[in-house]
Amino acid sequence: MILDLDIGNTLSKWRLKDADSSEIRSRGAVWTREEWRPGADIPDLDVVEAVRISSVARAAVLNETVGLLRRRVRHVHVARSTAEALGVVNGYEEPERLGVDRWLGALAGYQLAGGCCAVDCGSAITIDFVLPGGQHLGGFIVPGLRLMKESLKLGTRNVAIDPESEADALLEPGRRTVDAVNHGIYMAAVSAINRIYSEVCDQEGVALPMLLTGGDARVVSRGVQVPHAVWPDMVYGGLEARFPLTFAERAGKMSGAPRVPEPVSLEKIRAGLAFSMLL
Ligand SMILES: Nc1ncnc2c1ncn2[C@@H]1O[C@H](COP(=O)(O)OP(=O)(O)O)[C@@H](O)[C@H]1O
Ligand SMILES: CC(C)(COP(=O)(O)O)[C@@H](O)C(=O)NCCC(=O)O
Ligand SMILES: [K+]
Repeated sequence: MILDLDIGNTLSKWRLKDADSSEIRSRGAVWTREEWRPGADIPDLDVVEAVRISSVARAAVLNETVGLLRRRVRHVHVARSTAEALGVVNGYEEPERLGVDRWLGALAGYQLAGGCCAVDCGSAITIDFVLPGGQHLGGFIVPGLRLMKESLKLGTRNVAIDPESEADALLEPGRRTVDAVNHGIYMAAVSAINRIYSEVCDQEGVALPMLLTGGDARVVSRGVQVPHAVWPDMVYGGLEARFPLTFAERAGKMSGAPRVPEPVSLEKIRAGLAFSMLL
């Protein structure tokens, strides 16, 4: 079995993948907190022959996790942001400073779609761009839905945006604090994504397919006008591409990869941008 770990600022996600059949056997998530103990929170390490890790948590959390795993598992692969990998050139001035979850998302997106816009809606919402030739441009970082809500300190923290709610309903002015907050931060997030996408496609002269991942991807997806696909396992896809272990992975397959969305034409993106500037 292969254990894949995606340690984010809020949640530490894991999944167990069968090395022979490439099937995902189980998955789960635990809060990323100081006393996180992988041995206690994740399933039976005895069946695990390899671990692949993406972590943006504090270095101490990663070091402790890796130390613990190395004692139990033969192969432990820790992903790092590098200047270049799998045909993608990191756009950061200091490539190693790019969050490794963003880097893995960009690698997975590029492997699947070629040039792409990779959006990760987690603790932060990150929007990264890779051009068709593999140049990563860098990206944008916005607070995620939960962080935006917490920053307002209006006692709405534990009322999440209903993932089933219609995006249209979220566009109406709220008539209670909790609705005003939820509708406000939702608009902030989706308008930023829509606008940033259009601006960068316009600047670069290319319409890119958009891929969405992260804990809030499903709810954000409802408000994103640009054609896009939701890919919950996108960061794991980057781990598969970076450290291929199974037959399918060596052939370039990433589990759960969606169909590549067909972007609208550049003319249409530019027309939308021009229209929004008239208002
Ligand atoms: N069951 C859940 N538990 C915690 N957060 C959730 C849950 N469902 C959705 N979320 C949202 O997902 C975000 C965490 O997404 P995730 O992609 O795991 O973030 P990170 O990678 O930063 O840890 C939270 O900030 C919250 O807005
Ligand atoms: C931007 C992030 C905080 C997003 O983390 P997440 O929301 O996935 O927990 C993370 O990718 C990170 O710590 N990045 C380092 C800074 C940077 O990418 O520029
Ligand atoms: K994120």
